[in-house]
Amino acid sequence: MGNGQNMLVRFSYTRSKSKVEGQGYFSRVYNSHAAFNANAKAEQPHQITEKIPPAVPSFTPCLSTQACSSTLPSPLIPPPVDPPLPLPPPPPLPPPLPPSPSPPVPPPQPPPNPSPPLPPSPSPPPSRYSQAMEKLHSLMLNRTGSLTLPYPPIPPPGNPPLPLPPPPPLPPPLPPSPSPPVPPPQPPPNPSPPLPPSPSPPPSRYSQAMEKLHSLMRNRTGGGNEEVEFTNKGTPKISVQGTTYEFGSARAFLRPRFMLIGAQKAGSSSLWNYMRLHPQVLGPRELGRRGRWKSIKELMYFAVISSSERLAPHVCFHLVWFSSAFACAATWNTAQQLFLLTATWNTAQQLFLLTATWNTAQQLFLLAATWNTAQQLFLLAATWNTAQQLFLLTATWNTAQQLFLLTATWNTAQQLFLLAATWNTAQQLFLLAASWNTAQQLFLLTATWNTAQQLFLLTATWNTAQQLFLLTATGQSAVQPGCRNTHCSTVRDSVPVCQRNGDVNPQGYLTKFPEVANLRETHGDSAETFVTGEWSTTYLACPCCPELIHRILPDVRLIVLLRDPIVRSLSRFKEQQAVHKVSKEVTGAHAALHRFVLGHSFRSYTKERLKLTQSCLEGAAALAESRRLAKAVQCAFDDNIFGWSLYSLLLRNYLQYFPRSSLLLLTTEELLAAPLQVMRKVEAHIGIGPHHYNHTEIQTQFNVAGSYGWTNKSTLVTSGKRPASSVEAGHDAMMQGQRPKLQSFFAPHNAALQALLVNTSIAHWGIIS
Ligand SMILES: Nc1ncnc2c1ncn2[C@@H]1O[C@H](COP(=O)(O)OS(=O)(=O)O)[C@@H](OP(=O)(O)O)[C@H]1O
Repeated sequence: MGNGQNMLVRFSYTRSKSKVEGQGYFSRVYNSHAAFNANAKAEQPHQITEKIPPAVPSFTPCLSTQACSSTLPSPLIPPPVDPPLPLPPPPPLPPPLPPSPSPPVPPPQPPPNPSPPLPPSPSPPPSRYSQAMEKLHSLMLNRTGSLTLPYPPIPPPGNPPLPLPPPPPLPPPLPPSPSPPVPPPQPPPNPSPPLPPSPSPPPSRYSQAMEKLHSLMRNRTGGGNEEVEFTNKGTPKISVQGTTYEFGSARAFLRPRFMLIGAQKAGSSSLWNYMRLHPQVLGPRELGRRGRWKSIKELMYFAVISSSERLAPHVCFHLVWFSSAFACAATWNTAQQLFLLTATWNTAQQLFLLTATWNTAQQLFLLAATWNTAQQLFLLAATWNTAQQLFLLTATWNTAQQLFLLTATWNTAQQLFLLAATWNTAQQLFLLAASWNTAQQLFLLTATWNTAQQLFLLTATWNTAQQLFLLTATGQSAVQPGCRNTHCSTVRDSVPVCQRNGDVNPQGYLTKFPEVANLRETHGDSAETFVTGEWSTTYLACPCCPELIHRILPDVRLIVLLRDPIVRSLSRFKEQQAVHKVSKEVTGAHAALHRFVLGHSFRSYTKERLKLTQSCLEGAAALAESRRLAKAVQCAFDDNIFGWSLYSLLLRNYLQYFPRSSLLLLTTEELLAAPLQVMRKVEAHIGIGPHHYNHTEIQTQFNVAGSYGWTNKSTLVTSGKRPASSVEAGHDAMMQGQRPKLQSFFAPHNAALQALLVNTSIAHWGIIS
């Protein structure tokens, strides 16, 4: 794979021919034929049954398959928080330097052997630096087997991150340069002294090359607010251990900033429609039959596959990763491919650090595909000599700064070298580890370079690395023969597993959102002002969605609309009854579900179902604390009439992954009484400016009882202001005297919810303190 070539993008994956249907997913009532058909399509036999394991909470380094002790810090490489910075002036081109002491991973080559010999020094006499390195390497080569640390572990760096250097102005664009490729800068002859800053242009070959790279990147993706996906353009294919990769080029998609996650039947389709009136808000979309984009109303990308048959996370882990190409990678080429597949800053940075030669770095620059990433990478190397050293040693920009403080004493750096069996291993491990203590642990765990590299290549995120370590350290096989056909055995009573409708990879999700290049084409620079997100009311009740969403979008802003739980339950009950009557197409799992409510009045349903849910919750309460919430959320999920109104439980499930500040909690009553006020809260929460809404538009109610979207597409929008429904007013005949019973059922949950609400009283819903 040559310099600057855009590569592979999409991997194929094992598709499960069997489909497990679950109540939670199928209990959704579709709001339009279109939505129904779209989902029906998504449920065809080719649906992928990927299982995502929950994150392994702690890391247990094991020297054998025996018990493990210490704990690794959780994700070690935080995404960069620095705002996009203007490009600093290019660093001065380093003068020709003595040869690299250890160029670890030559780009297109397979990784070196466990103990790679030192590269021959082409230009004697060796510098002090290379002499020192030589000595270190020989020390390391002589080192054998078990490790005795000659010095105490270096504590993790405690220094606060240094501020980035003040951003200098962007140099004026240069005409396309015919200049030859940038010569690979060499490691410094001496660890300490940085080169003095070059007084002024004329632009060096280096800066011309950089400019060219930047313009390439700008054309590819540009600004900051995006994730990258690489699409198949039908060009050459390669096969890695039976998995076919296709080459393509990069496409960037707006990264979803918000999610309106429910509650179901609380008026969220109205809120979504109001949000879409804001000119900065863009929703998900898909390509229609005639090649035209059409917007997707309710995406419902994440869902539970089964509520009755659950899968053990560590067993499913195999299925998740080993049905994908990630599991099969072991070469540098594959690393590039993984980079393209992963397309997140963390991974980019790790790979960048993994590469450690300038040529490779350039390739990665070209591959990095976002302007921000380029800038960050560039800033990582802000002082060039130091950068070259740190470049080899660090794992994050913050760590780089901290390490700089540490390694300002070169002795410390030497210690790092001494610890390692080979330079490559040291570097890899260190980069993998991102904290010194962890590096030591990892070092102790890994016996060979191959193992280390494979683990790295197998992983795409640090969490996964930890999981893989855990697997391998506990004697489970990390790589299955052929990387295919692993099966998930079912284990009762473990955690439910989420299925992502559609593609198996997060990029599949991202492709549902607007493409940055298209926005640039139509909106120029103002493309940067758009935000995107989605509305799926099933997410709130879905037990495994918070974890999965958090993995893909840890900073997403969540919006939840809450309605009196009894009123919501009745609204859902009515809708579920009606859907069966209107749609002959409802078959299989759907039909059974809807038939169940069809055979009941609200009163008889309450009598039968409430007991079940109540005793399920009591069973959950009797469990050990660690399992209590998961079980209670499962009880709620299994009852989509009453259970999906147990907001406090459902929200606590999200709060395990997201901070309270990520959640905007609104009520249906607020939406009815003061829609503009609600919209202001929403705008502030997702970080967009106030829009001048048309009052009629934000008083229009969607999806009101009796005119559900699926009865007739044209009745999707119900115009006109409607007073609070008769149910809200407490007069609905269908209630059949059930309110007191239901009120006492919901009261403790309402009380728990009240504690989460700021400045909003729900006392009138009924609360027992
Ligand atoms: N603006 C506003 N204010 C108050 N109430 C509203 C509003 N918009 C919709 N509604 C009522 O919300 C119910 C539909 O909820 P959803 O759109 O969330 O339903 S769904 O989950 O998408 O199927 C449905 O409730 P019922 O009529 O009781 O069934 C709608 O009437």
